[in-house]
Amino acid sequence: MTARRIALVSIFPEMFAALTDYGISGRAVKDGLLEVRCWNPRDFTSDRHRTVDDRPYGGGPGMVMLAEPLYQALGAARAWAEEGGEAVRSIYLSPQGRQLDQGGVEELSAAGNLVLLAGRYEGIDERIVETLIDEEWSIGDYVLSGGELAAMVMVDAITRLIPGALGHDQSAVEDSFAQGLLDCPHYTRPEEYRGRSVPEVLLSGNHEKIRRWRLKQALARTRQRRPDLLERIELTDEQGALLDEIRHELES
Ligand SMILES: Nc1nonc1C(=O)NCc1ccc(Cl)cc1
Repeated sequence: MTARRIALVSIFPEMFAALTDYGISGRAVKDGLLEVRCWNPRDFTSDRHRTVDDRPYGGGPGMVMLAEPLYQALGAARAWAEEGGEAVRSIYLSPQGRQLDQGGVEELSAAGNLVLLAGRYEGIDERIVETLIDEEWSIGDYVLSGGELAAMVMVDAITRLIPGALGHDQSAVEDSFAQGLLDCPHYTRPEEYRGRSVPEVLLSGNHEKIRRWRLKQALARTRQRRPDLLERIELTDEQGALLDEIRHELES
């Protein structure tokens, strides 16, 4: 299986060590499942000060990223991502983009290689978005100081879906979220901690009972905290029955 390539364009390439040097994504890189490489627009400037920004036409605060360094950096990044004839999608991270959720992560995980553009300053020259960016994505309705953290959130979530990236014992973590539900509570040793004990069922060794308990907990939490998520999913018969139990218990 050829490694998934994700190219990044950013003036702070060192930030991406958080992806390549740690955790699941670090392991995926080490195992050759994922290749991550960054192109810095500063390396594509021709002036002494390696200028990547300039003042905005129309006035106003802050600076705008110049088109030419971005054009060249994006070109180099795309060439790498396209090597071997792979399909490539170029993405610009910004609050103006499509909001990322697990469904979007699954879509992007099934797409080809990616080029992610992480901007800084007040924005990038719009002519780059119009000509070189395929899709604009947002990780949420808040304003960050740059696109790097958003790009890393996207890459982390995508990497978890690469076959082999999660050890076999971790894929279970995806269960409830894969079902569109919030996660159930988790416990580990000691059995008694500062006077609080672990739910008996989890000590029972009865795996079917444990599975149902966890599913019921996930449903109860989702109903309580994110009823909107319940609207979106097609409930299985078992989930429907457990939700009925939850409603009855809340009435009594
Ligand atoms: N929310 C978000 N989801 O994705 N990205 C964001 C975000 O706030 N980016 C900040 C940002 C984006 C582009 C530029 Cl040029 C400068 C700053």
